Amino acid sequence: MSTGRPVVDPDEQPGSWGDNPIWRIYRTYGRGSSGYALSGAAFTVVGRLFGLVPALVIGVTVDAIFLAERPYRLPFVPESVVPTAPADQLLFSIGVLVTATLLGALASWGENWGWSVFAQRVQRDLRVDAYDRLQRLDLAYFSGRRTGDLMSVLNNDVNALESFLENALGATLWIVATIAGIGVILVGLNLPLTAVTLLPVPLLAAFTLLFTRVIEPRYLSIREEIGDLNSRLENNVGGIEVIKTEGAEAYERDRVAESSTEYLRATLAAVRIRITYFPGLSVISGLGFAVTFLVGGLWVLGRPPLGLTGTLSPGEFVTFVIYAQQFVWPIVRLGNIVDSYERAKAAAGRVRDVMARDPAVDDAPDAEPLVVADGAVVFDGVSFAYGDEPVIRDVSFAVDGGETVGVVGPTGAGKSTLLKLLPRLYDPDEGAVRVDGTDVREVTTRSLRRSIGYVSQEPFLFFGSVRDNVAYGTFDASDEAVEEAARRAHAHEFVERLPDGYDTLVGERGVKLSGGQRQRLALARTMLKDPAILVLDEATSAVDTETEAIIRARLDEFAAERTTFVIAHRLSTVRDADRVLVLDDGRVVEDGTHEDLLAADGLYADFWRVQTGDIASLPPAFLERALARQSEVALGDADED
Ligand SMILES: Nc1ncnc2c1ncn2[C@@H]1O[C@H](COP(=O)(O)OP(=O)(O)OP(=O)(O)O)[C@@H](O)[C@H]1O
Repeated sequence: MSTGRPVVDPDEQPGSWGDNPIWRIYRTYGRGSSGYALSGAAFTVVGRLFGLVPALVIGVTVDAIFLAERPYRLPFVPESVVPTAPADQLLFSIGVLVTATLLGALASWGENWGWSVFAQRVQRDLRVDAYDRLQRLDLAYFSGRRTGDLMSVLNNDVNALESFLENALGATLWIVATIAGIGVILVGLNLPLTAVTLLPVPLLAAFTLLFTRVIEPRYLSIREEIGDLNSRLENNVGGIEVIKTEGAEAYERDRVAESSTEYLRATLAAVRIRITYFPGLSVISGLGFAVTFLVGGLWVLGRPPLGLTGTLSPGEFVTFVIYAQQFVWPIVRLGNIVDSYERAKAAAGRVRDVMARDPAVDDAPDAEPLVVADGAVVFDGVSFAYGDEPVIRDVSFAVDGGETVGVVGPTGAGKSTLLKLLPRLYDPDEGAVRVDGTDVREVTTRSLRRSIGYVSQEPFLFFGSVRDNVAYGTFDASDEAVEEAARRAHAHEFVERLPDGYDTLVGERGVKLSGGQRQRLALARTMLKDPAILVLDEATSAVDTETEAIIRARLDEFAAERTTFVIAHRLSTVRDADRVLVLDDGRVVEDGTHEDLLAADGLYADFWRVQTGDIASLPPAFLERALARQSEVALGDADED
């Protein structure tokens, strides 16, 4: 199946990502945009060469025009074009300076354009791919993680990488070009003095290495703290209603303050190191500059130190001093690059963690699309646990195509979990789930999920119109089909009364609708999808009994044509089912029609008595069993905390 993924190197399997995630990301996502990077690089070098011209021209001007120590000569400039009169030579120098400045400015434009487009494209491809991989991960991954943390990977971390790619690669080249260009010119002018000028470079490299070692863990903890803070903010905005109804504003303010303080602390720990590093660089390069000044100055005065011989003209000295000064900037920039590299590495590591994870539920390499003929469903010796404690224990049953099966049982018995195994939201630890005799793990998840309509108790609506939400998943549905599905789900009646009908915006997560209205839109969505197998997980629990009766009458028609599972607490919802499975503590304890189960006088019959108000005739053991069960559920919950 095509993932629509951009430029991925086939050798670049995420699991094989090495120690340097930035390099891997660059290789995987940068190749398709390397033309922009190359033009950025070319302009960087050209711009740098133009930047070196002024110091050279000034030195030559001093020696040739002001001191008349040597003839006016510039590299790459034929003698024939240089004027002979000193005043003309001065004008010529100024002309060269202005031209170099203008061309340098043009090159800088090209440099920034190339690198920016490159970085932005990498950022886009990386974000889309990271999102795509994230959404393919199994539900267990998401339940174990906080939304804000994942958002921070997709936003902050991807942005940190972009900023590194946009600035740092160009800057690195800029430094290399500067040092190489200056080095070549200086060596041509005076080799021994060049050695003196370059003296601080190894010292700076050692200092920088030390810095990276110390700062790395601190940047990592900053990225983690940002994730924490985002999670808290995201969670609070999502739960704003509870915060208000519980009057918990002060409590939440303190918790946000706590996370912000942790973030502040982590940031300051890194800032302390960073602000020591930069002045440290300046001191080393400043001292180096002073040494060059001292050695060169004495040399011009005719007293070269350190056993040096030969002469140094004042103009050459000026060129040296200016270039030595120009070393300071690349080196300060080097600091920035190293700093931004360390940040980007921490960010890339987090992006890689998401990308390198294999989904627990994935298509088998030879998976074929599922074609449902009959719609028969078999659970064969199925067991499943979210953690250590099994939630589904050795469940086996077979359902014929077209049957309607009620699934009931006490809260926490595992009803929802059992049916989430059917569309492979999770895979069983033992046993197999089969549709028309084929194990669901052998077919593509896309075809499987297209064949199964799953309506949950708390359906999610996306920000958008009623129409968009009903057509979600069946994106090419016509307006008529959307309306027809809404009629079948008994939603059309209320949608028509909304201010803009099917164009009404439902608000984020559907907050502008009631719980029952949201459920009806979710039902309509599933009816439009027209799946071969239907799972209704408390799908009508939020509507009143009268509305439920209307929906059921319409649903019966829909359900008659397909295999249907109905999870319900209200037993009236399932009494007409072909068959009812009673689940208790992860096991099917009863299986039969409503009448069979009443006659069996077991758990189902007890539930029925509770719901029909016949509590007096409940066996005394029922309440004891119920209490014991509930405390087990409570204990189970506490264990998970
Ligand atoms: N994502 C999850 N991660 C860990 N445990 C879970 C998860 N979802 C459910 N559980 C646990 O699995 C058990 C069964 O839950 P499930 O939702 O399947 O029960 P249920 O019978 O549908 O309950 P209810 O009738 O209350 O909806 C419960 O103990 C629950 O705490």
